[in-house]
Amino acid sequence: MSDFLELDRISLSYNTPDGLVPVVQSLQLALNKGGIGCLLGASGCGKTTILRAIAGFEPLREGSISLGGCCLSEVGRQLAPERRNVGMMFQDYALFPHLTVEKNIAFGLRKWDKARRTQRVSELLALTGLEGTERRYPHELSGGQQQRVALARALAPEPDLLLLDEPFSNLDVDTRERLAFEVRDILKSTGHTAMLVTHNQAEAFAIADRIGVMQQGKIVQWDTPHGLHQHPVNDFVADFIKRETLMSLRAQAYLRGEVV
Ligand SMILES: Nc1ncnc2c1ncn2[C@@H]1O[C@H](COP(=O)(O)OP(=O)(O)OP(=O)(O)O)[C@@H](O)[C@H]1O
Repeated sequence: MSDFLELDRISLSYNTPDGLVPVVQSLQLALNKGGIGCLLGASGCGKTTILRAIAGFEPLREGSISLGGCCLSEVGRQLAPERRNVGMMFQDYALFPHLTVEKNIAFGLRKWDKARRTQRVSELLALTGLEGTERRYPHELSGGQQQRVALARALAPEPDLLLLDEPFSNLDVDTRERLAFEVRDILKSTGHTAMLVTHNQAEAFAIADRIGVMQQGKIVQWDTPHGLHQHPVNDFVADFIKRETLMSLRAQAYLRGEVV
């Protein structure tokens, strides 16, 4: 299968009062259509900056980003965020508090005709297990349910790519692990391509097909969970991957028949 999302030697910097500060250096990765990728690394290593560049909010200093063979960003030229067909989901869900669940989900479908919109919202309520909550407001839902509404809203307009920035970090540990598996199931059932960032390896291993372990703006290893676990390229990756956490999550995934 050919690569769908390609980051080709991208470099990113921020303009600060002290001058140009490099954040990401010559980073390269590729993800197949329908694949779930994850950038895993400590706070400040540049994960969110990369997601923002894919979404079109940060200009590239070097390299290019393409999706489905179309160039989204290159030096000096970038497609506007709203023309990328890229969906985003954030850690705080960013739900509209004054809108019901169904209106939150339908938010990106305002240009669709009413019958199609109603049909799409019903599909997403079923997909995310939210039937029965459509008339509730976000504050009347659990954290896990709010996270599912955010996922349904992000998937509603059929994005070519879904970006998830620390989507589970506001949830307690048990809910976080369960939902990571659930989100994987949902994305696999719809065939969406997704890129997640997290500093939590349990989450990364629960959800991703490919994980990039990051260190100071670079990917040290971009590999399958199995590859990272069995063949870490250096001590940094080996230390980063906490085997006990990994083993328990992998065991659960094996039991569910989800991970090879
Ligand atoms: N707008 C900005 N201006 C200047 N520096 C910034 C800006 N945004 C982020 N940075 C810096 O860039 C670096 C990378 O930040 P980024 O948010 O991408 O990291 P991260 O890996 O996502 O961290 P976290 O896990 O804490 O969210 C950090 O040193 C951060 O302080």
